[in-house]
Amino acid sequence: MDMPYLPTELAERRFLLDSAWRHYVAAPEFDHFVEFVVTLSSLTEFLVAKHISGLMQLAEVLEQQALELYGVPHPISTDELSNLSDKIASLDHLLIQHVERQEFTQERRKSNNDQTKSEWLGFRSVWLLSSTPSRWADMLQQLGYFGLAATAHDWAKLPAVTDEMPMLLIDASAADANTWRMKVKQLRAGYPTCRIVAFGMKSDFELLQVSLKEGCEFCLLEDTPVHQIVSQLLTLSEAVEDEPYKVLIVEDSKTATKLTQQALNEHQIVTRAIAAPQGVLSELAAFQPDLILMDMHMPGCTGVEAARVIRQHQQYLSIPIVYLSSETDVALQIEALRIGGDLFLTKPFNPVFLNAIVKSTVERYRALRWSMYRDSLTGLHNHTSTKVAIEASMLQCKQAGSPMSVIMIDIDHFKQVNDRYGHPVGDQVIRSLAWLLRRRLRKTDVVGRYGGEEFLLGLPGVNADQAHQILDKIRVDFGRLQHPEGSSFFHTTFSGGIADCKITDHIDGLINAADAALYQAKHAGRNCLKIFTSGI
Ligand SMILES: Nc1nc2c(ncn2[C@@H]2O[C@H](COP(=O)(O)OP(=O)(O)OP(=O)(O)O)[C@@H](O)[C@H]2O)c(=O)[nH]1
Repeated sequence: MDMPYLPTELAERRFLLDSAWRHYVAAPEFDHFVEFVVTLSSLTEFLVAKHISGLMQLAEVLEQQALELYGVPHPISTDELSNLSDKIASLDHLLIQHVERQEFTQERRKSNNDQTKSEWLGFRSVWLLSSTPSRWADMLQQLGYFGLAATAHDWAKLPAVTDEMPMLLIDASAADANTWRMKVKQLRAGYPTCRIVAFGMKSDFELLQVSLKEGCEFCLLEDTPVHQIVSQLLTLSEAVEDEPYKVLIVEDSKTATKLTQQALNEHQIVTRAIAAPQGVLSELAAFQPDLILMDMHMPGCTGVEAARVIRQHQQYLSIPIVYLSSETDVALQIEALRIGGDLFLTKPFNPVFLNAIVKSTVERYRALRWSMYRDSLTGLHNHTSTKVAIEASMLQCKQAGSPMSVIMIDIDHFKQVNDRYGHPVGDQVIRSLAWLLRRRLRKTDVVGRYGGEEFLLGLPGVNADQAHQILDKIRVDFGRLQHPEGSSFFHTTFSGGIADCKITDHIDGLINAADAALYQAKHAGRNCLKIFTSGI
């Protein structure tokens, strides 16, 4: 469901855009222009979803320009036509280059028998551009430690990108607005498809505005600690595997549902639809959407009534609900607003507008959820959200009749790590285990920080013996990791307890079982895994 993209997918979208534009140029009618805008918007969404930031910015600018021509008479003027044609041609050229580079990278990884996830297409090298690179030696070392090849470069002597595209990390400390603008602009022009992140940035409105406008994907402010910069980059490096947006459609009309699904699916938004609002609670639990699109009028229940029922559940208090209403629904709209309703979309809706509303609302919701449900040190699920995510996964496995395992992991003798090397080094060890678990487990696995140096995992589709095999490899590799400490390094290990979900349906019972097995593993000398058996 959340597969990263293949170069062919992008190539196909490029082809569709090119065809849609040719179609409009050959027969410049409004309907063909709408087709072109929808194709362009879909391409932009794709670039956004896959974090292809330079191209994404170009496509966004083009999309804006095209949307402005929505209301004018068609055909558009010859000036506008040739201006758009030029922009499309240069975007097309860059898209072709990008696809070729991705294909090359993929082939090379295949022929090198690369052991990392074959579909992984995020950046693996980081170029630091700073006038004081020695200040950041530590940061580069840490990035390297997490498997990212990080090297310092001179602004004036940047190498050409050969195969894999680096992420450009640019130091904004001591930058004055004008020089900085030029530097960012030049960099963006020279590396149109690379991701650019600035750090050391003053909290200055103009400087931030200029940086974002000229091509930085985002800016880290000057007081951001190194470990946070590192974890931001680590997060970014795997961002191509972000979960797609999920929308639940509650709508009784089959035609309306089909149209909505079509519009959203074209933009990589995953949808699920139900015709009767009475089934919404079980769908919410199983599907875990980011947003609900709710029809106003349905048999036996209005959209507002259904929303009220949903809001009685703590876990769904913040999920955005967008109502699909008609112009005449004023009374219902006011009622919806009174219960803290979210947004209204008036039917018939423009597909580009629907997609933009859904996307921006989900983004805001995800950002809010991130801070509520994530652990700030590791970026993993926090205590509460780990349990919620595992419970949701258990429900899905139960419905599908597939196995699942829950695992509790605890770093061995962690108190000694803190006592010997200090708390910040201890934190770094926690982060490295978090990172390793995230890199090595599947996207569908739940990885959470349950407490201080304790992690709770949920592995759907995997029984206890299989979980043992998977985790044991990670255990061995974790023991081999070198944790930097001054000019030297040290090793540490973890123990784990595994509980098979077949023993009970209750999350607390499973956690207790995994905990009991963990206790056994500690008792058996640590650095090992034990499976819960009723004898424990
Ligand atoms: N650096 C750091 N330490 C933490 C954090 N949370 C908890 N700790 C420390 O983790 C240590 C846990 O120690 P214990 O539970 O006694 O166990 P242990 O030393 O890991 O030994 P065993 O689990 O028996 O192998 C305590 O010293 C806590 O202070 C954190 O976020 N960062």
